[in-house]
Amino acid sequence: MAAIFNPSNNLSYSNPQKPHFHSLRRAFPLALFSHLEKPQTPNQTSIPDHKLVVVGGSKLSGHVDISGSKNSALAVLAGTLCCSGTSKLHNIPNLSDIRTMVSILKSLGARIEASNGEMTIETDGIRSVEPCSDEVGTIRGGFFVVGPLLARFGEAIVALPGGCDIGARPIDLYIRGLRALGAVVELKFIQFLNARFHTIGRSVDAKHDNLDLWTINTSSIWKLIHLGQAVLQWNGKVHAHAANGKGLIGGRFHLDYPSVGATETLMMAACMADGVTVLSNVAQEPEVADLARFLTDSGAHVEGVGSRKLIINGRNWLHGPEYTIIPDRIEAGTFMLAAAITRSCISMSPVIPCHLSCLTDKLSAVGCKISHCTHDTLEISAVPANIQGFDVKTGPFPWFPTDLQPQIMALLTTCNGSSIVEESVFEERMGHVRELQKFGARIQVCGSTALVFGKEQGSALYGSHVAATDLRGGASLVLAGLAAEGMTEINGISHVDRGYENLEIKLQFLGADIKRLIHLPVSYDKKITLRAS
Ligand SMILES: CC(=O)N[C@H]1[C@@H](OP(=O)(O)OP(=O)(O)OC[C@H]2O[C@@H](n3ccc(=O)[nH]c3=O)[C@H](O)[C@@H]2O)O[C@H](CO)[C@@H](O)[C@@H]1O
Ligand SMILES: C=C(OP(=O)(O)O)C(=O)O
Repeated sequence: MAAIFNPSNNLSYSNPQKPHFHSLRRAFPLALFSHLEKPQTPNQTSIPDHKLVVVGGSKLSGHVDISGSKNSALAVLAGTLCCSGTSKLHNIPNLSDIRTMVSILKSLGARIEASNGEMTIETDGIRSVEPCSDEVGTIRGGFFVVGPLLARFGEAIVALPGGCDIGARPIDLYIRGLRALGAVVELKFIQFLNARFHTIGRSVDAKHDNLDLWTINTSSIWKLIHLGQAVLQWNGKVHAHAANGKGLIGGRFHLDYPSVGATETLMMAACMADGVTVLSNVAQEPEVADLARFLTDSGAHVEGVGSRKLIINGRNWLHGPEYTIIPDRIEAGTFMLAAAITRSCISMSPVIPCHLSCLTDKLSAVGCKISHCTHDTLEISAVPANIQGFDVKTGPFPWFPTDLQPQIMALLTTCNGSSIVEESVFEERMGHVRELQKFGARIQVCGSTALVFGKEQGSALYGSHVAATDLRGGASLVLAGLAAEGMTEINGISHVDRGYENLEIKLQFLGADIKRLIHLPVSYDKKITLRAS
């Protein structure tokens, strides 16, 4: 399959018209909805990959411990680059994304020690402003280091980020925001063109290095690509330096969209810029506030935390503090939905209840009882067998979190009546639908909106062989497996391991019949055998 590259994809902010589905169930026949056609993406780290085997039907009960927030920890780890001395962090979750972030910081020269959720990070020995590209390219949070590196060292060279494959995920706001703080930022591509056949009169070298895609005008290359005879691959890197040759300067920047990562990156940069920075239309997610508190504890001056406007008085010196990461609201929400989908009663801690209001309001409205046993312990009792379906539209905090959309969709397949799930944050976060359909779920997708049919309309979950294609999509398959009749095998668990610490162990503890199997692909088996012989 040819990859057709549009250089504008990575820089332009796209805000396509989202379809409106008011009264959709009644107004449109089913035939108007199309299924997703997006091919499954391969596992990020698939050798060896693990699979989970779940036998559905068990009720859950008991208490589950919630880990530290993945997204907070990633941002705070990037934030330690702003700090001289040693930062001591508590409640760091043991996740593959965090291990990747640690490798990124180590590739810059940071000294890191970790054990049992505690981490010390010492950044005085940083000797590079270019983190390992392979690692940055696998997670979204790795790109956040561009802000602190630029602010502290006046220069940064950072590869384009990875993360879940859930849409375009451009970086235009980061780039424009850093420019507003006095940085010169360029996106450079090391480009590879792999032409497999040379049948249209002019051959193209199998590999071009350092080709500038912004000036490329080689029609034969594009023809090859369109004909499916060439594959264009590119490795993009952001090269940034302070325009005045010294450091960043305070400025004003309005984010067109309240991007979490762009807000965090610009906040870190502004904390060390010379003068005052005003960032407006910023993200209000709890993880952004957590990073702001970490920076404040390091000596930064950030006003407006939790609001749409941040006023940051830059300091040229921050010192590593001791800091505890907030609990992961997405993990807590996933366990609440695990209780709901199995019609069970469980408790969990620590949680910050106001971070979960949107989910608890929805679940309470359909008859689940949610109570706060203590200030940080929440109990959910989802015993009514018949939960009525409801509609969900994702949005930036305080709206419903996109990171719980796949999981709540799994629940809705087991409810009465039909429900509409509208994804408004990411353009292509419906990859789980095709897998949920393999359980027998009846879901129709049109663009970023899904119409989910409940039990009364023939939706019933039966154990199946499925594959996670992204982190939260993978979690939704685990939930469906818990509720399905019979056995489910979920492949692609490396996606889930990016964001859930010991998921199956925590579920086993609650009474679920779930186990992990290490799946060795044939080629891997062979390598082992060869080495052994
Ligand atoms: C590591 C991390 O913290 N990941 C979280 C972070 O991702 P991330 O920070 O990538 O998410 P953003 O808030 O930036 O993305 C939201 C929307 O903004 C768009 N956008 C973003 C940046 C930009 O420069 N231009 C632009 O148009 C994106 O395409 C997307 O449509 O917030 C998301 C939204 O809550 C969560 O789902 C992710 O779990
Ligand atoms: C989308 C997510 O993560 P990331 O931004 O790291 O891809 C997520 O945590 O659901």
